[in-house]
Amino acid sequence: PSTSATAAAATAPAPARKCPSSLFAKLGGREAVEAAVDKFYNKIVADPTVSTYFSNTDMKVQRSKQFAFLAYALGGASEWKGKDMRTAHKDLVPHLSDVHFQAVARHLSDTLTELGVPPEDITDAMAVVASTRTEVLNMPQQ
Ligand code: HEM
Repeated sequence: PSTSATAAAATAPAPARKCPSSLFAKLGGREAVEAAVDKFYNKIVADPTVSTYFSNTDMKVQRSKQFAFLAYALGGASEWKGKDMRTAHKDLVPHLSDVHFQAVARHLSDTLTELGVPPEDITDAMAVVASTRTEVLNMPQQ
């Protein structure tokens, strides 16, 4: 009986929950992603292309929101309770363009590289970031 139970478990479909195999877990989980978010915003506030957008922002709060969003987007949390990406960025002035999006994406990619994340995991994480582009830039839905 125990052997057939083992066989059944081995052939059962993977559970729907994302935790163990998620990209969030692969990147090192909470501590690693918190460290990445911290370093990422140090780059953002030092880059005049994007820093002005955050001149009235409490960056401690922003770090915590970005951590929560990334935990969700990378499969480490089941929900994100903040704003959707279209709403969060629609009123920024001047209106966001690819110049801003690429700068932010580059800072995240550089951060992950500096933290020693394997290139294939960086590629996967950047695909998740790229998937937010239409909404962040408030482009028409395809
Ligand atoms: C690359 C993908 C991006 C992601 C995933 C992202 C994610 C987020 C998240 C999770 C929030 C918080 C939303 C809330 O309050 O519930 C936010 C707010 C914000 N984002 Fe982004 N963002 C991205 C790109 C950008 C870019 C390119 C800029 C401008 C250079 C930008 C500027 C801002 C600003 C100014 C806020 C509001 C800060 C405040 O509340 O004072 N974001 N973003």
